[in-house]
Amino acid sequence: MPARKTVEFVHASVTWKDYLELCKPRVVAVMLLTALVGMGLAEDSVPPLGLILLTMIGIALAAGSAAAVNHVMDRHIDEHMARTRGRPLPSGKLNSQQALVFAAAIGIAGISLLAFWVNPLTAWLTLLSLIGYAVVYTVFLKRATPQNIVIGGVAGASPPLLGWTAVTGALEPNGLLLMLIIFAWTPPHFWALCIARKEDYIRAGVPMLPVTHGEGFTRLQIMLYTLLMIATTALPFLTGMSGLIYLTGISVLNLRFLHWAWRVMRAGDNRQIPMQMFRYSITYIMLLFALLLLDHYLKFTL
Ligand code: HEM
Ligand SMILES: CC(C)=CCC/C(C)=C/CC/C(C)=C/COP(=O)(O)OP(=O)(O)O
Repeated sequence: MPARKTVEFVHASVTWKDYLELCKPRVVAVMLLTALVGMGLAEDSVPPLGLILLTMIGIALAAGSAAAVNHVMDRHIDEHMARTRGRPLPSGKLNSQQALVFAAAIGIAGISLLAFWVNPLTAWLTLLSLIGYAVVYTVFLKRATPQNIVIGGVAGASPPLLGWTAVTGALEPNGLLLMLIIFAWTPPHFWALCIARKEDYIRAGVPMLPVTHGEGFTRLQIMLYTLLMIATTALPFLTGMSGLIYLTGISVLNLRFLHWAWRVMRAGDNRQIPMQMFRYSITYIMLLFALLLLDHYLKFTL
Protein backbone atom coordinates (compact mmCIF):
# COMPACT_ATOMS: atom_id res chain seq x y z
CA MET A 1 0.00 0.00 0.00
CA PRO A 2 2.66 2.61 0.85
CA ALA A 3 4.30 1.99 -2.56
CA ARG A 4 0.99 2.72 -4.29
CA LYS A 5 0.61 5.97 -2.40
CA THR A 6 4.07 7.05 -3.60
CA VAL A 7 3.10 6.35 -7.23
CA GLU A 8 -0.13 8.34 -6.88
CA PHE A 9 1.81 11.24 -5.37
CA VAL A 10 4.28 11.23 -8.27
CA HIS A 11 1.45 11.26 -10.84
CA ALA A 12 -0.42 14.04 -9.08
CA SER A 13 2.64 16.30 -9.18
CA VAL A 14 3.30 15.97 -12.94
CA THR A 15 2.90 19.26 -14.79
CA TRP A 16 3.28 20.36 -18.39
CA LYS A 17 6.62 21.90 -17.36
CA ASP A 18 8.04 18.42 -16.73
CA TYR A 19 7.09 17.39 -20.28
CA LEU A 20 8.52 20.63 -21.65
CA GLU A 21 11.80 19.99 -19.83
CA LEU A 22 12.04 16.60 -21.58
CA CYS A 23 12.29 18.49 -24.88
CA LYS A 24 15.48 20.44 -23.92
CA PRO A 25 13.61 23.63 -24.86
CA ARG A 26 16.55 26.06 -24.77
CA VAL A 27 18.69 23.88 -27.04
CA VAL A 28 15.75 23.37 -29.42
CA ALA A 29 15.03 27.12 -29.41
CA VAL A 30 18.54 27.86 -30.72
CA MET A 31 18.18 25.05 -33.27
CA LEU A 32 14.98 26.70 -34.48
CA LEU A 33 16.82 29.98 -34.92
CA THR A 34 19.35 28.19 -37.16
CA ALA A 35 16.50 26.51 -39.10
CA LEU A 36 14.81 29.88 -39.61
CA VAL A 37 18.04 31.33 -40.98
CA GLY A 38 18.41 28.32 -43.29
CA MET A 39 14.94 29.11 -44.64
CA GLY A 40 15.73 32.80 -45.03
CA LEU A 41 19.00 32.27 -46.89
CA ALA A 42 17.61 29.63 -49.25
CA GLU A 43 15.92 32.25 -51.47
CA ASP A 44 16.13 35.99 -52.09
CA SER A 45 12.49 36.56 -51.16
CA VAL A 46 11.00 35.93 -47.69
CA PRO A 47 9.40 32.44 -47.54
CA PRO A 48 5.61 32.29 -46.98
CA LEU A 49 4.70 32.66 -43.28
CA GLY A 50 2.65 29.43 -43.34
CA LEU A 51 5.65 27.43 -44.56
CA ILE A 52 7.89 29.02 -41.92
CA LEU A 53 5.46 28.14 -39.13
CA LEU A 54 4.83 24.56 -40.27
CA THR A 55 8.56 23.90 -40.70
CA MET A 56 9.44 25.33 -37.29
CA ILE A 57 6.67 23.40 -35.53
CA GLY A 58 7.63 20.17 -37.32
CA ILE A 59 11.34 20.50 -36.45
CA ALA A 60 10.56 21.55 -32.87
CA LEU A 61 8.34 18.50 -32.32
CA ALA A 62 10.88 16.10 -33.86
CA ALA A 63 13.84 17.58 -31.95
CA GLY A 64 11.80 17.58 -28.72
CA SER A 65 10.94 13.93 -29.32
CA ALA A 66 14.63 13.05 -29.81
CA ALA A 67 15.49 14.91 -26.60
CA ALA A 68 12.76 13.06 -24.66
CA VAL A 69 14.10 9.68 -25.86
CA ASN A 70 17.57 10.84 -24.76
CA HIS A 71 16.15 11.51 -21.27
CA VAL A 72 14.77 7.96 -21.10
CA MET A 73 17.88 6.19 -22.44
CA ASP A 74 20.20 8.28 -20.25
CA ARG A 75 18.19 8.19 -17.02
CA HIS A 76 20.76 6.00 -15.25
CA ILE A 77 23.62 8.20 -16.43
CA ASP A 78 21.75 11.39 -15.52
CA GLU A 79 21.09 10.26 -11.94
CA HIS A 80 24.87 10.16 -11.29
CA MET A 81 25.59 13.66 -12.61
CA ALA A 82 25.07 16.80 -10.49
CA ARG A 83 24.11 18.76 -13.64
CA THR A 84 21.34 16.35 -14.65
CA ARG A 85 20.04 14.57 -11.54
CA GLY A 86 17.16 17.04 -11.12
CA ARG A 87 15.71 16.10 -14.56
CA PRO A 88 12.14 14.69 -14.71
CA LEU A 89 13.18 11.00 -14.87
CA PRO A 90 16.01 10.73 -12.35
CA SER A 91 14.06 12.94 -9.92
CA GLY A 92 11.01 10.65 -10.25
CA LYS A 93 8.61 13.32 -11.57
CA LEU A 94 7.95 11.24 -14.70
CA ASN A 95 8.48 7.58 -15.49
CA SER A 96 9.97 6.08 -18.67
CA GLN A 97 6.61 4.97 -20.04
CA GLN A 98 5.10 8.45 -19.78
CA ALA A 99 8.18 9.96 -21.42
CA LEU A 100 8.22 7.41 -24.27
CA VAL A 101 4.51 7.82 -25.05
CA PHE A 102 5.05 11.58 -25.12
CA ALA A 103 8.16 11.22 -27.34
CA ALA A 104 6.32 8.93 -29.77
CA ALA A 105 3.30 11.25 -29.96
CA ILE A 106 5.22 14.44 -30.70
CA GLY A 107 7.74 12.63 -32.93
CA ILE A 108 5.03 11.15 -35.16
CA ALA A 109 3.16 14.49 -35.20
CA GLY A 110 6.32 16.40 -36.19
CA ILE A 111 7.46 14.06 -38.97
CA SER A 112 3.91 13.71 -40.38
CA LEU A 113 3.45 17.47 -40.40
CA LEU A 114 6.70 17.90 -42.36
CA ALA A 115 5.84 15.04 -44.75
CA PHE A 116 2.32 16.25 -45.58
CA TRP A 117 2.66 20.05 -45.41
CA VAL A 118 6.32 20.85 -46.05
CA ASN A 119 8.00 18.25 -48.28
CA PRO A 120 9.10 14.59 -48.10
CA LEU A 121 12.84 15.38 -48.31
CA THR A 122 12.68 17.58 -45.20
CA ALA A 123 10.62 14.94 -43.38
CA TRP A 124 13.17 12.20 -44.21
CA LEU A 125 16.16 14.32 -43.20
CA THR A 126 14.44 15.31 -39.94
CA LEU A 127 13.67 11.66 -39.21
CA LEU A 128 17.34 10.83 -39.85
CA SER A 129 18.39 13.56 -37.40
CA LEU A 130 15.92 12.31 -34.82
CA ILE A 131 17.27 8.75 -35.07
CA GLY A 132 20.84 10.09 -35.28
CA TYR A 133 20.55 11.85 -31.92
CA ALA A 134 18.09 9.61 -30.04
CA VAL A 135 19.57 6.28 -31.13
CA VAL A 136 22.96 6.52 -32.87
CA TYR A 137 24.44 9.15 -30.52
CA THR A 138 22.58 8.43 -27.28
CA VAL A 139 22.35 4.63 -27.29
CA PHE A 140 25.59 3.74 -29.07
CA LEU A 141 28.23 6.46 -29.55
CA LYS A 142 27.89 8.27 -26.20
CA ARG A 143 28.71 5.10 -24.29
CA ALA A 144 31.30 3.74 -26.72
CA THR A 145 33.79 6.35 -27.92
CA PRO A 146 35.19 9.79 -26.99
CA GLN A 147 34.51 10.77 -30.63
CA ASN A 148 30.80 10.46 -29.77
CA ILE A 149 29.93 14.12 -30.20
CA VAL A 150 32.05 14.59 -33.32
CA ILE A 151 30.05 11.91 -35.15
CA GLY A 152 26.78 12.54 -33.24
CA GLY A 153 27.14 16.26 -33.91
CA VAL A 154 25.86 15.66 -37.47
CA ALA A 155 22.32 15.25 -36.06
CA GLY A 156 22.45 18.44 -33.98
CA ALA A 157 23.93 20.39 -36.90
CA SER A 158 21.12 19.57 -39.33
CA PRO A 159 18.44 22.25 -38.56
CA PRO A 160 19.74 24.96 -40.96
CA LEU A 161 19.82 22.34 -43.73
CA LEU A 162 16.28 21.27 -42.80
CA GLY A 163 15.18 24.90 -43.08
CA TRP A 164 16.92 25.13 -46.46
CA THR A 165 15.30 21.99 -47.89
CA ALA A 166 11.89 23.07 -46.55
CA VAL A 167 12.08 26.07 -48.91
CA THR A 168 13.91 24.59 -51.91
CA GLY A 169 13.00 20.89 -51.72
CA ALA A 170 16.62 20.13 -52.65
CA LEU A 171 19.99 19.41 -51.03
CA GLU A 172 22.24 22.28 -52.11
CA PRO A 173 25.85 23.19 -51.27
CA ASN A 174 25.02 26.42 -49.39
CA GLY A 175 22.54 24.60 -47.13
CA LEU A 176 25.17 21.97 -46.38
CA LEU A 177 27.69 24.72 -45.67
CA LEU A 178 25.49 26.12 -42.87
CA MET A 179 25.30 22.65 -41.39
CA LEU A 180 29.09 22.31 -41.64
CA ILE A 181 29.59 25.44 -39.51
CA ILE A 182 27.53 23.95 -36.63
CA PHE A 183 29.27 20.61 -37.10
CA ALA A 184 32.69 22.24 -36.55
CA TRP A 185 31.34 24.38 -33.67
CA THR A 186 29.95 21.41 -31.69
CA PRO A 187 33.24 19.95 -30.33
CA PRO A 188 34.49 23.22 -28.75
CA HIS A 189 30.92 23.88 -27.49
CA PHE A 190 30.63 20.52 -25.79
CA TRP A 191 34.22 19.73 -24.76
CA ALA A 192 34.48 23.06 -22.90
CA LEU A 193 31.49 21.97 -20.78
CA CYS A 194 32.95 18.48 -20.53
CA ILE A 195 36.14 19.80 -18.93
CA ALA A 196 34.12 21.95 -16.52
CA ARG A 197 31.95 18.94 -15.58
CA LYS A 198 34.57 16.19 -15.90
CA GLU A 199 33.87 14.74 -12.43
CA ASP A 200 30.22 14.18 -13.43
CA TYR A 201 31.28 12.09 -16.43
CA ILE A 202 33.80 10.08 -14.39
CA ARG A 203 31.07 9.27 -11.83
CA ALA A 204 28.62 8.29 -14.56
CA GLY A 205 31.23 6.21 -16.43
CA VAL A 206 30.76 8.02 -19.76
CA PRO A 207 33.89 7.96 -21.99
CA MET A 208 34.03 11.68 -22.80
CA LEU A 209 37.33 13.01 -24.21
CA PRO A 210 38.71 14.65 -21.01
CA VAL A 211 38.01 11.39 -19.13
CA THR A 212 39.67 9.06 -21.66
CA HIS A 213 42.47 11.25 -23.05
CA GLY A 214 42.97 13.87 -20.34
CA GLU A 215 42.27 17.59 -20.13
CA GLY A 216 45.45 18.70 -21.92
CA PHE A 217 44.58 16.70 -25.04
CA THR A 218 40.97 17.95 -24.91
CA ARG A 219 42.13 21.58 -24.68
CA LEU A 220 44.31 21.05 -27.75
CA GLN A 221 41.37 19.50 -29.63
CA ILE A 222 39.21 22.48 -28.64
CA MET A 223 41.81 24.80 -30.18
CA LEU A 224 42.10 22.71 -33.37
CA TYR A 225 38.33 22.52 -33.87
CA THR A 226 38.10 26.26 -33.15
CA LEU A 227 40.53 26.88 -36.02
CA LEU A 228 38.56 24.52 -38.27
CA MET A 229 35.33 26.28 -37.29
CA ILE A 230 36.81 29.70 -38.05
CA ALA A 231 37.80 28.41 -41.51
CA THR A 232 34.27 27.11 -42.15
CA THR A 233 32.76 30.46 -41.09
CA ALA A 234 34.67 32.14 -43.93
CA LEU A 235 32.85 29.99 -46.49
CA PRO A 236 29.54 31.94 -46.64
CA PHE A 237 31.56 35.03 -47.67
CA LEU A 238 33.89 33.14 -50.00
CA THR A 239 31.00 31.48 -51.85
CA GLY A 240 29.22 34.85 -52.18
CA MET A 241 26.23 33.77 -50.10
CA SER A 242 26.99 36.47 -47.50
CA GLY A 243 28.57 39.89 -47.70
CA LEU A 244 30.67 42.39 -45.76
CA ILE A 245 28.21 42.84 -42.86
CA TYR A 246 28.56 39.14 -42.12
CA LEU A 247 32.33 39.16 -42.63
CA THR A 248 32.85 42.09 -40.26
CA GLY A 249 30.62 40.67 -37.54
CA ILE A 250 31.95 37.13 -37.74
CA SER A 251 35.55 38.36 -37.57
CA VAL A 252 34.85 39.99 -34.19
CA LEU A 253 32.98 36.90 -32.93
CA ASN A 254 35.80 34.63 -34.12
CA LEU A 255 38.52 36.67 -32.43
CA ARG A 256 36.63 36.31 -29.17
CA PHE A 257 36.13 32.57 -29.69
CA LEU A 258 39.84 32.16 -30.40
CA HIS A 259 40.65 34.13 -27.27
CA TRP A 260 38.48 31.77 -25.20
CA ALA A 261 40.12 28.69 -26.78
CA TRP A 262 43.51 30.21 -25.93
CA ARG A 263 42.43 30.92 -22.34
CA VAL A 264 41.10 27.35 -21.98
CA MET A 265 44.46 26.02 -23.26
CA ARG A 266 46.22 27.89 -20.46
CA ALA A 267 43.56 27.43 -17.76
CA GLY A 268 45.19 24.58 -15.84
CA ASP A 269 42.74 23.18 -13.28
CA ASN A 270 40.51 26.25 -13.45
CA ARG A 271 36.90 25.17 -14.13
CA GLN A 272 35.41 28.66 -14.51
CA ILE A 273 37.21 29.44 -17.77
CA PRO A 274 35.95 26.37 -19.74
CA MET A 275 32.46 27.03 -18.33
CA GLN A 276 32.63 30.62 -19.54
CA MET A 277 33.80 29.41 -22.96
CA PHE A 278 30.82 27.02 -23.11
CA ARG A 279 28.45 29.94 -22.38
CA TYR A 280 30.16 32.10 -24.98
CA SER A 281 29.81 29.30 -27.56
CA ILE A 282 26.02 29.59 -27.23
CA THR A 283 26.03 33.39 -27.60
CA TYR A 284 28.40 32.94 -30.56
CA ILE A 285 26.20 30.52 -32.51
CA MET A 286 23.11 32.67 -31.99
CA LEU A 287 24.90 35.85 -33.10
CA LEU A 288 26.49 34.07 -36.08
CA PHE A 289 23.11 32.98 -37.42
CA ALA A 290 21.53 36.35 -36.63
CA LEU A 291 24.34 37.99 -38.63
CA LEU A 292 23.79 35.69 -41.62
CA LEU A 293 20.12 36.70 -41.70
CA LEU A 294 20.78 40.40 -41.17
CA ASP A 295 23.39 40.39 -43.94
CA HIS A 296 21.04 38.52 -46.28
CA TYR A 297 18.14 40.99 -45.96
CA LEU A 298 20.21 44.17 -45.70
CA LYS A 299 21.97 43.15 -48.93
CA PHE A 300 18.61 43.39 -50.69
CA THR A 301 17.42 46.62 -49.09
CA LEU A 302 20.64 48.70 -49.18
C1 HEM B 1 25.56 16.52 -30.57
C2 HEM B 1 25.84 17.81 -30.47
C3 HEM B 1 25.72 18.56 -29.16
C4 HEM B 1 26.11 18.18 -27.92
C5 HEM B 1 26.76 16.88 -27.50
C6 HEM B 1 25.72 19.24 -27.00
C7 HEM B 1 25.89 19.22 -25.64
C8 HEM B 1 25.30 20.09 -24.76
C9 HEM B 1 25.18 19.90 -23.35
C10 HEM B 1 25.67 18.68 -22.58
C11 HEM B 1 24.57 20.97 -22.84
C12 HEM B 1 24.21 21.22 -21.37
C13 HEM B 1 22.74 20.96 -21.23
C14 HEM B 1 22.26 21.14 -19.82
O1 HEM B 1 22.98 21.65 -18.94
O2 HEM B 1 21.10 20.74 -19.60
C15 HEM B 1 24.27 21.85 -23.93
C16 HEM B 1 23.65 23.05 -23.79
C17 HEM B 1 23.25 23.83 -24.83
N1 HEM B 1 23.43 23.56 -26.16
FE1 HEM B 1 24.42 21.99 -26.92
N2 HEM B 1 25.14 20.25 -27.72
C18 HEM B 1 25.11 19.87 -29.02
C19 HEM B 1 24.60 20.57 -30.07
C20 HEM B 1 23.96 21.78 -29.94
C21 HEM B 1 23.39 22.48 -31.03
C22 HEM B 1 23.41 22.03 -32.47
C23 HEM B 1 22.86 23.63 -30.50
C24 HEM B 1 22.16 24.75 -31.21
C25 HEM B 1 22.33 25.06 -32.45
C26 HEM B 1 23.10 23.63 -29.09
C27 HEM B 1 22.70 24.60 -28.22
C28 HEM B 1 22.81 24.54 -26.88
C29 HEM B 1 22.22 25.50 -25.96
C30 HEM B 1 21.42 26.73 -26.31
C31 HEM B 1 22.50 25.05 -24.67
C32 HEM B 1 22.11 25.73 -23.33
C33 HEM B 1 20.89 25.04 -22.79
C34 HEM B 1 20.47 25.55 -21.44
O3 HEM B 1 20.81 26.66 -21.06
O4 HEM B 1 19.77 24.78 -20.77
N3 HEM B 1 23.79 22.50 -28.78
N4 HEM B 1 24.74 21.31 -25.09
C1 LIG C 1 15.40 16.35 -35.31
C2 LIG C 1 16.57 17.01 -34.70
C3 LIG C 1 16.95 18.33 -35.23
C4 LIG C 1 17.22 16.39 -33.70
C5 LIG C 1 18.26 17.00 -32.83
C6 LIG C 1 17.85 16.75 -31.42
C7 LIG C 1 18.57 17.45 -30.31
C8 LIG C 1 17.70 18.09 -29.28
C9 LIG C 1 19.92 17.47 -30.16
C10 LIG C 1 20.55 18.09 -28.97
C11 LIG C 1 22.00 17.92 -28.89
C12 LIG C 1 22.41 17.86 -27.44
C13 LIG C 1 21.92 18.83 -26.44
C14 LIG C 1 23.22 16.90 -27.08
C15 LIG C 1 23.62 16.67 -25.66
O1 LIG C 1 23.29 15.35 -25.38
P1 LIG C 1 23.84 14.66 -24.09
O2 LIG C 1 22.94 13.52 -23.79
O3 LIG C 1 25.28 14.30 -24.21
O4 LIG C 1 23.72 15.82 -23.01
P2 LIG C 1 23.01 15.82 -21.61
O5 LIG C 1 24.00 15.19 -20.68
O6 LIG C 1 22.77 17.26 -21.30
O7 LIG C 1 21.74 15.03 -21.77
